[in-house]
Amino acid sequence: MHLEHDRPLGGGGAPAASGGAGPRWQSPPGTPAGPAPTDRALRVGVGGPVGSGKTALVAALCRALAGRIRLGVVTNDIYTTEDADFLRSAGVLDPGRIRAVETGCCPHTAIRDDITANLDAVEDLESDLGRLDLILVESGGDNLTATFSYGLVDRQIFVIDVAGGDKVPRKGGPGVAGSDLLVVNKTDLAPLVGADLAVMARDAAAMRGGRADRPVLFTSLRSDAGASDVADWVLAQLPSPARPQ
Ligand SMILES: Nc1nc2c(ncn2[C@@H]2O[C@H](COP(=O)(O)OP(=O)(O)OP(=O)(O)O)[C@@H](O)[C@H]2O)c(=O)[nH]1
Repeated sequence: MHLEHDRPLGGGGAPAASGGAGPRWQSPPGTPAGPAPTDRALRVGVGGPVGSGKTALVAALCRALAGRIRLGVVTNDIYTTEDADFLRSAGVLDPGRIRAVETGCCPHTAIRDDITANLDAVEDLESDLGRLDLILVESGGDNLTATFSYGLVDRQIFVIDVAGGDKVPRKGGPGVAGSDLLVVNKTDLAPLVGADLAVMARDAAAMRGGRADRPVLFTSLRSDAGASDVADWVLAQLPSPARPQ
């Protein structure tokens, strides 16, 4: 069993005492992502609340990147293989490049506390397919507290969406504050739910300490083109020999 709490995200795991003036989960200075590995695939976690668009993002990234780099995907669901089945039936990637983990427990447990099944899936992909450039690990849908262990992934993307209202970024949490990339998805729905994207951008930047190495991207994944900025960010994380020109 891997018990991983190796690198804290965001506020380091401890909420501040109530009543303080500042945001509870402001991004701390000085915890940059480690260097990209050169001896194995870069592992990028995609986490976030239920229904925010994680699978839609993984599908769009597969469409954008599959012809350019050697790619594999691991999905997590609690009781089914729904997300892997969706990706396979959508034809975004060779089915043999997609592995499903059925967690049987809270999604965050399988990506943060006991990462054994996910590590096994990642290692199976690499031993079956040979050298890969990138493995996307999609978490099951969870809540604002869900984050990946850096024993499992090298970078993490946290996906929220506008449908919960423009208050979500200022609610903070380790994913909003400390993920390597925050994606605010479903911008096409903003007018329908009265969400102000400028407010979301302002609050997200404040929570993340305004750090240039922790960007925020706004997407609408109604079309694949909506993920192009995220695909560019992912490519920029690869070590330079694996990065397509
Ligand atoms: N309008 C709109 N719908 C979206 C967008 N992205 C995803 N959806 C829809 O939102 C629903 C949930 O998307 P998923 O990609 O399954 O979300 P998820 O985060 O993987 O969901 P879980 O795995 O259940 O947590 C689906 O019906 C998608 O088609 C978007 O940008 N705009």
